[in-house]
Amino acid sequence: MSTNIVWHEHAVNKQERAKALKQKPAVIWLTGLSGSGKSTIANLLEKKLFSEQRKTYLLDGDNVRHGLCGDLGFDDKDRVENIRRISEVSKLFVDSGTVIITAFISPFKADRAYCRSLLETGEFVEVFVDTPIEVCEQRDPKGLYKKARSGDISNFTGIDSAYEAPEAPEVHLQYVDESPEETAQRLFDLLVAKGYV
Ligand SMILES: Nc1ncnc2c1ncn2[C@@H]1O[C@H](COP(=O)(O)OS(=O)(=O)O)[C@@H](OP(=O)(O)O)[C@H]1O
Ligand SMILES: Nc1ncnc2c1ncn2[C@@H]1O[C@H](COP(=O)(O)OP(=O)(O)O)[C@@H](O)[C@H]1O
Repeated sequence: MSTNIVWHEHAVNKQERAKALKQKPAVIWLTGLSGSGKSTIANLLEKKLFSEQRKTYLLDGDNVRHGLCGDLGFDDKDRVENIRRISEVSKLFVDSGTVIITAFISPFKADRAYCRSLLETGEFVEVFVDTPIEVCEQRDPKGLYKKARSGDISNFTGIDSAYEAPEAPEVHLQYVDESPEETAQRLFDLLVAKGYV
């Protein structure tokens, strides 16, 4: 890091922004295998939070990889960089007073811990979307498991790239054979009951 970069304290701070928005800012960090339901649940959760007048934003792996992280692939080094960038962006959103939902595989414990380390206690809510790979592969909404099994894709999470499951997530979203709406409602209720939103 260059020593010629100086931090500027700003006139308006996070607490003032949060007060003006009448909410506690937080990162609701969904992690899980491809096809586990992160994007679907995140989208429905945001819709519900927004309907309850929360000021929200949603960052999703596929979308961010069209822009901010369009230069990154899926080897371990690029996945680390992807989550490093999202961690820093998430911190900016929390500093703006926003409730930000992130839906990234984010397979490595160290990277999720890095995001947690940037935030204050209670601002990082790790949600483990614990859908078994058998269910993810059966769903295969983008046909990626089929391509990974046939060798058309390499470094695919759960097949030939690691996924390190969270050991103590704030919310362990166990798999239930139910609709996406029911899963999203279950997550919303858990977040409210635990005081995170
Ligand atoms: N090799 C490989 N491994 C895993 N996923 C792959 C791969 N290639 C493409 N995709 C698609 O990219 C989405 C995962 O991007 P993420 O940014 O969430 O991944 S990571 O957090 O950097 O590991 C992931 O989206 P989701 O299925 O919504 O998780 C895939 O659709
Ligand atoms: N209870 C559920 N929660 C989330 N997704 C579900 C559920 N039941 C079925 N699905 C389906 O599983 C797929 C999950 O895909 P997606 O949300 O893209 O997962 P991810 O973002 O983790 O890759 C979607 O086709 C969704 O309709």
